[in-house]
Amino acid sequence: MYLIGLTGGIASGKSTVARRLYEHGAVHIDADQLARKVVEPGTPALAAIVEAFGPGVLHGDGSLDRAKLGGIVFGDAAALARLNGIVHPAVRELSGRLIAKAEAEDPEAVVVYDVPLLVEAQVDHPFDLIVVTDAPRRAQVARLVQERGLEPAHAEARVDAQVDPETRKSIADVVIDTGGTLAHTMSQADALWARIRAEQRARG
Ligand SMILES: CC(C)(COP(=O)(O)OP(=O)(O)OC[C@H]1O[C@@H](n2cnc3c(N)ncnc32)[C@H](O)[C@@H]1O)[C@@H](O)C(=O)NCCC(=O)NCCS
Ligand SMILES: Nc1ncnc2c1ncn2[C@@H]1O[C@H](COP(=O)(O)OP(=O)(O)OP(=O)(O)O)[C@@H](O)[C@H]1O
Repeated sequence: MYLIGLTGGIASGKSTVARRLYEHGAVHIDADQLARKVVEPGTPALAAIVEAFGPGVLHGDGSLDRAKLGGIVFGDAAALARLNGIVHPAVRELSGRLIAKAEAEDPEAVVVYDVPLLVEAQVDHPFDLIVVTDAPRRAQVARLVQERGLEPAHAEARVDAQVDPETRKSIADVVIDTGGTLAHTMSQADALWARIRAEQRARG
């Protein structure tokens, strides 16, 4: 297996790069999706969230009201840390199992673990390569406002809830510049795929 840790700020283009690598043949594991799965109704993590934040964070049907919880935690560092302390261990455990499963199914698999908070959540899977997508802050905010309909202040709060780009880039083996055109992002992703394949061949 060849394990890539893919990270980057919110709306920096991680999913866009992950999708391209998937089209080339990589197995894609998405931490955001796992973070949703581990808080589905009936899970221990959801029970712990209700314990911490009260039943007001649930919809009438018992599922998590993500917008409501997001409104509480983004902008309140202590509340966010508390939420992270509940969700991150569950995501770590599930991602570890899925990576092991991918390797068992195909020892030659290229696995892309797409994890927005690789730095913040101290993810310590044994990555062969850490890839960071990097776009200017104004591009991140503009995408959140234009494409996802966030209020500008909320978009800024989400960007600010994450580690600064310099710290993120300091752990990168490869930085993909996602501040330009989509075509420029794609060609960097294609070059990355070619590099990984070459490394795999060299390893034998
Ligand atoms: C607060 C929640 C309910 C808001 O849900 P919502 O659907 O509005 O946003 P979503 O989960 O799609 O996240 C969107 C983006 O926000 C950023 N973000 C999410 N959680 C965090 C966090 N704990 N710290 C900093 N940024 C975060 C990431 O860039 C993420 O890609 C949700 O983000 C959450 O449960 N967060 C804690 C778990 C977590 O860390 N998830 C991220 C992947 S492990
Ligand atoms: N040069 C570029 N590279 C990547 N994405 C771009 C670029 N220009 C514009 N975009 C757009 O920006 C958005 C980036 O969204 P994407 O879901 O890939 O980011 P993300 O980092 O995975 O976000 P999140 O952290 O919220 O999951 C997409 O709608 C994409 O089309």
